[in-house]
Amino acid sequence: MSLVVKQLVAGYGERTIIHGIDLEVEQGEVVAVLGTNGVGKSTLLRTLAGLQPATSGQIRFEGRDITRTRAHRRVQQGLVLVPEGQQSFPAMSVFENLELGARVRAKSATDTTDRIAAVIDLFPRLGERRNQAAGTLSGGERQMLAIARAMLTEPSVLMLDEPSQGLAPIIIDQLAETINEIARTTTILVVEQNLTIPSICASRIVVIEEGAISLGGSPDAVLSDDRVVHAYLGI
Ligand SMILES: Nc1ncnc2c1ncn2[C@@H]1O[C@H](COP(=O)(O)OP(=O)(O)OP(=O)(O)O)[C@@H](O)[C@H]1O
Repeated sequence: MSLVVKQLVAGYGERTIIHGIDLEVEQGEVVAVLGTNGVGKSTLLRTLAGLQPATSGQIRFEGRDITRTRAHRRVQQGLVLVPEGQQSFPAMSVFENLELGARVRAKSATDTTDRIAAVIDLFPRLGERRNQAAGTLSGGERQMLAIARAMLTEPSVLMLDEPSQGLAPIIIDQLAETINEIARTTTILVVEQNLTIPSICASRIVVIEEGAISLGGSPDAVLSDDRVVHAYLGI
């Protein structure tokens, strides 16, 4: 099992947002966590990434208890988050942003140049834009750059926080294809409030409501559940 989350509780000050989540992600799976605005999806991923502390519960990654492991160590161990909002260094070129991403895992067996070449294969558009300032990329290209930078750290589990946010439907479809390509080698945990990526990419979907998992199963089962149809398609 790649990632095992047991009775995870997390929040801000007195306010508990995640109320005892149990979640297991097996190697090779693409697990989508579906939830509407403000249910705690980002809080869950940020807690798994170590960017905020767990109040209680346990996070195990590849057999190790990482509940109290610092964020940068989790990245070095292969648990990597692409946060919401596609952050990159706007004044630096696409290539310079990729070089910075590659340095995070300095002790990688693969040479920086080879790793950059491999991600450019995955995202050819970034190769075409290599000298362009990251701040001038389109929303879809910025999301690709953020994912490409994460891939340079050679994650074994890649966590994506609402990658489709703010993107046009056709770009979301392209992104979904890229996620499927990445999933051939990398385990993925993706949170979304939009059904497109979960329906195209997920091997399993769990639904989070008010900081707890309310439903889970195969994409066919979850996406045809009346509660999901009602909450996400409004019918
Ligand atoms: N730094 C913070 N301090 C206090 N409260 C916060 C903080 N970050 C988020 N919250 C609150 O925690 C709740 C869950 O937020 P979170 O961002 O995890 O939800 P989400 O499911 O990712 O939402 P969205 O889909 O809108 O991004 C919200 O009510 C939010 O206002």
